[in-house]
Amino acid sequence: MSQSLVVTAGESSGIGPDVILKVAADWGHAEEYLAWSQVDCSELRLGVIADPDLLQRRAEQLGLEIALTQVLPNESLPIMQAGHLAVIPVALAEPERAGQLNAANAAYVLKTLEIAVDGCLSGQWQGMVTAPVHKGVINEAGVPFTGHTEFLQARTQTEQVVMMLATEGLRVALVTTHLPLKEVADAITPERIARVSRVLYRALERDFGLSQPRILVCGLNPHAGEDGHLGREELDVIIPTLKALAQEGIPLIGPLPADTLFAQHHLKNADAVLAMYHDQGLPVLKHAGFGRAANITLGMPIVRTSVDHGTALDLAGTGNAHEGSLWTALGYAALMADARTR
Ligand SMILES: NC(=O)c1ccc[n+]([C@@H]2O[C@H](COP(=O)([O-])OP(=O)(O)OC[C@H]3O[C@@H](n4cnc5c(N)ncnc54)[C@H](O)[C@@H]3O)[C@@H](O)[C@H]2O)c1
Ligand SMILES: N[C@H](C(=O)O)[C@H](O)COP(=O)(O)O
Repeated sequence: MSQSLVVTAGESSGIGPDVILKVAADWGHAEEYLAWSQVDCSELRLGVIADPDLLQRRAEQLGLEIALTQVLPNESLPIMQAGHLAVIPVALAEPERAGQLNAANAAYVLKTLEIAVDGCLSGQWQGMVTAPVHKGVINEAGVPFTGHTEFLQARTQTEQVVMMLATEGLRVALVTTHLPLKEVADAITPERIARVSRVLYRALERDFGLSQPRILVCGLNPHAGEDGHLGREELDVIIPTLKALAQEGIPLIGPLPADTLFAQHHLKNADAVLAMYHDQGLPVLKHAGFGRAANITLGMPIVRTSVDHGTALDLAGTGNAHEGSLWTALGYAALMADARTR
């Protein structure tokens, strides 16, 4: 079946528009870049939710010739072709300047996300791919915002979503996401670990076609607590929860000391790692595959993937932003959309 995917262009002063335009310019190589995902690129329908004037200005800045066609949300998206881009238009409040944040445009960024979620929920599109937003500037505009993951959870009314980043040979999911470090230990509850583990296990089966996925679980404390001498969360919370999960048919492996869990002899037998917090898991993943990884929100009724990088304001409009992660995110979105419609 031919899939329709939408890409949100993210923070207007960041590199989201740049990487989208670069992918459009290079679409002639899509089959090569997406070969790993087995996506049929000749059938893929793609649209970008953004201000068309912003894309036009950034294309000129980058010296790219991209023909932009406006499409309304209820119209079908064209099959993607090199040098062309279908745009579902949303107007900026003020013209952007590459590299310079402007809180006046925060509502625009959120509007692009709302349109994407609603179109995916209605079945108009089979998945959404997000370019990076700037969490800080959205908060400065007066809207509490910790990330796409939490925003999408609320908008889709999903009880538990899971952030998982994936690159070749490694998938890392998180028990907690965008939390200050000092709040992490209290958030590692049996209920949260159990909910996240169930979502992760089922998503690996449903969206990635893995039967009985093997998931390694990190401890929270150094050396997984050293039998309680370096913290008790493993003994009091994590181990009993993993035992209960095994009883319900979700066997996970751990908790293992996070420093050595990521050694190859462990990873070669694993389908995914479950880390307790953001900077326990993601630095390893980004070290292994920054620029070739995607961020995937599991557990929602819609497919959502994202680039693995942020707004990189220093690179916006320079032509130096690498678009590799957007290719990866597109590949995962198409692959998951396929798995769900098969
Ligand atoms: N998916 C998302 O929406 C997302 C993801 C990560 C960070 N962010 C947000 O982005 C903002 C900036 O975050 P940050 O500075 O921690 O991370 P960043 O990814 O924007 O930048 C980190 C470093 O990587 C470089 N870099 C990033 N993307 C690149 C690319 N495509 N090609 C080449 N180099 C690249 C940057 O120049 C910088 O040196 C923050 O507000 C953060 O919350 C958003
Ligand atoms: N934690 C993500 C990362 O480091 O790549 C990033 O902040 C984006 O998260 P959202 O998809 O929730 O915006």
